[in-house]
Amino acid sequence: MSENILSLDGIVKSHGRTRVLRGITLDVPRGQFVLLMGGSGSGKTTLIRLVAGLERPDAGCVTLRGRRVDSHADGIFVPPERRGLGMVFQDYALWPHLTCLDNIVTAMPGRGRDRGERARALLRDVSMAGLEGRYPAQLSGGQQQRVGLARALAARPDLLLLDEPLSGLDVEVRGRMRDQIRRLVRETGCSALFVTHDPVDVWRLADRVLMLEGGQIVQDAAPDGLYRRPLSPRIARMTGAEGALPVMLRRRDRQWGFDGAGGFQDVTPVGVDNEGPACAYLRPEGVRRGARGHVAMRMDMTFEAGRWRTLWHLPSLDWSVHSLEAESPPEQAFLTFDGQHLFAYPAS
Ligand SMILES: Nc1ncnc2c1ncn2[C@@H]1O[C@H](COP(=O)(O)OP(=O)(O)OP(=O)(O)O)[C@@H](O)[C@H]1O
Repeated sequence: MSENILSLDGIVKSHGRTRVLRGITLDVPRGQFVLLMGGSGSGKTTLIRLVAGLERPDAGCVTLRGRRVDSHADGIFVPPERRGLGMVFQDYALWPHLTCLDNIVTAMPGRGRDRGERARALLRDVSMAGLEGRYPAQLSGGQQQRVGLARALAARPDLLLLDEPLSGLDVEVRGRMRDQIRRLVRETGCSALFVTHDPVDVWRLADRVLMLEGGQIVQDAAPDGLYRRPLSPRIARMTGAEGALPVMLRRRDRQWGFDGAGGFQDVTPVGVDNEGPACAYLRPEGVRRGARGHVAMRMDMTFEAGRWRTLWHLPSLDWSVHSLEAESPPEQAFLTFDGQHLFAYPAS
């Protein structure tokens, strides 16, 4: 069933003279985990606040579960508390006069006797067992965030809005929370709209990633699609590519590439229509050592998760690239590039 939990249609929003969102249209089906990413100031928080009803668009329409909740044209506005959403925002504070447990119990709908037990189970899920009786002021920032997540889930929402809920947590807790969020969202069958800057979230959380740039969604793809064909240099960098190498692109037969010391180097062109100047970005996993190719000097190497991440300088291209090596590499080598990991964008 392709029922949409959320639909945005032509959302436009300015803050003062800054045009933040320039016509956002999208559908989120039930049960989908959607990441909202983009540079600082690209409008991620603004968009999620519009869905929550904490801000209003200048134009366009917000629809939840098939019902319009914000439309200037029709004079409709449903306030945040009547939208049935779970929210985990950085500034969405807990009730200071209630214990952890009561913060969660009060968020639960109905009056069932089992509310206390369900609240305890939720606190266990976010690794807060034993701290049920504490007040928010007696908790660290990360612990408060975890209670905030449990509270958001307590209402059994079918759409969860999360604005950087893992930022500020130490790496270990962040990893654990990430897994718990994914599991809890899966188990409850709700959809999630999750704002983040962290590329790790793409691989560990997302069914789908929306990339905001210049007030628009420049890419809307599953994580593997984002990896195979990043539609902008920023997205290429987010998926591990490094740049930018200025190249003169040309077409040979049906293949795009550029001429270098090692011969014709094929690339994956993105948004390129004509031969001429372009900018290339390369991922370490596309760098190979061999018997021929670009002469490269080893500049540095670090041991990372079982491999040597090695920095090379290539005098013929006046470019430095990283490779991933199973064994400690020699000081000098020949390198070739796999065109599937080498993306060329129009020179800006
Ligand atoms: N209440 C406001 N008044 C004026 N300008 C605002 C307001 N809220 C946001 N802005 C501006 O709107 C733009 C988008 O802000 P927003 O917080 O949505 O971006 P973001 O993508 O979430 O950024 P970050 O990743 O840094 O949190 C920024 O230029 C910001 O300065």
